[in-house]
Amino acid sequence: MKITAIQLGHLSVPLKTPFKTALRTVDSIENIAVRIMTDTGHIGYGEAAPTAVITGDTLSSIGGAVKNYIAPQLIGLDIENLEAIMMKLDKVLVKNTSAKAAVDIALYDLFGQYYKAPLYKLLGGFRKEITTDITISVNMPEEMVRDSISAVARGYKTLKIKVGKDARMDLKRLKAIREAVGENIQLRIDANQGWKPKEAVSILRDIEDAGLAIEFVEQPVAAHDFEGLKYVTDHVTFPVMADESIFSPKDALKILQERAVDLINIKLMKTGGIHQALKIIAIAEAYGVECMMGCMLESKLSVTAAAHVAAAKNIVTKIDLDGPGLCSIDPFDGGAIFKGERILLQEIPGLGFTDVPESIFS
Ligand SMILES: C[C@H](N)C(=O)N[C@@H](CCC(=O)O)C(=O)O
Ligand SMILES: [Mg+2]
Repeated sequence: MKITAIQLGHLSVPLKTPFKTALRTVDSIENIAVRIMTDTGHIGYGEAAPTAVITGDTLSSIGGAVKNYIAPQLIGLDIENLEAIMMKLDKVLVKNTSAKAAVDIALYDLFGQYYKAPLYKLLGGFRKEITTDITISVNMPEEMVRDSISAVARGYKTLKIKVGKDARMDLKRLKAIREAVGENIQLRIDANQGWKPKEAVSILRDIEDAGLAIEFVEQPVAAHDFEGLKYVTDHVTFPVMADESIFSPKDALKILQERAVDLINIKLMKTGGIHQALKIIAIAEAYGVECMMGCMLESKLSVTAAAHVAAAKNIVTKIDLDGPGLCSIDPFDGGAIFKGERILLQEIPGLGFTDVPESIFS
């Protein structure tokens, strides 16, 4: 199964409601779709999300990286030797992790099709169903309460609450939400780098003193501030998770050697795809550190790939794969089935897409 062409498309999907974090506000998904054609007629699909504030990747940088750097190196290579292809993909240019992720995902889709097995089975096959949280955007407390009640009514039992924007409001936000949803709903919080280390400790202690049980806090401080991350981890009782601080296996090694966090959020758009994500999973396993599989604002195309990885691995115990649940429409047939908080992997080879609209690539 040899690669004959790598094609780019534009994926535009309105969100149900604006997505707001301490870093940005977005109304729709405007992503790049990738399809890899082969001499056997098999097609692999992938997707890249241009999350400039986190990865530095933009629509035009992703398009340029795939078209001008990655595609020319990969045409003619055989899917059977996935390792050789991945070495080329890794070396052809540095960073550009979202562009690499889209291509890597499409390659793994083909890899699964070549071996006629669903990807999660080839990667370990630990389970075939996972349960995701849903994100509550950072807004005024009343709006966050309304969104939380609506999410619980739709069956979600874990809410990922965005905080870190106007720190003085964060305690009010969490108190209001906890009061509205009751004790049986799990709350995890994501500050998206919005706090300074001492501020984070003070807010988290206030949250603890108020008796507000939270499962963990994600990325309380700036991505580059590994010391600050450790300071927070050492001074609060809640588990601390690294998100924007960990892109590569080297980042994971450094942070875990320093015991700077308790948990890791792995996203294919940060790692450059599944190949590197598996290395981070192996490192985390060696340190006994549990992982969350997360996503950027992505459609079912790439979130299905993340779901396959998450389902395959025992150490991935937390799931934040709510991208498709935030979208107002699903343009694709096949892939994983997203039913509220439940994500079910299908017994179809590769990622299992049966219909991807041609219009995306024209
Ligand atoms: C969508 C997911 N639940 C999420 O919150 N992902 C990121 C932010 C993604 C973005 O800004 O596009 C995260 O910080 O965990
Ligand atoms: Mg995060």
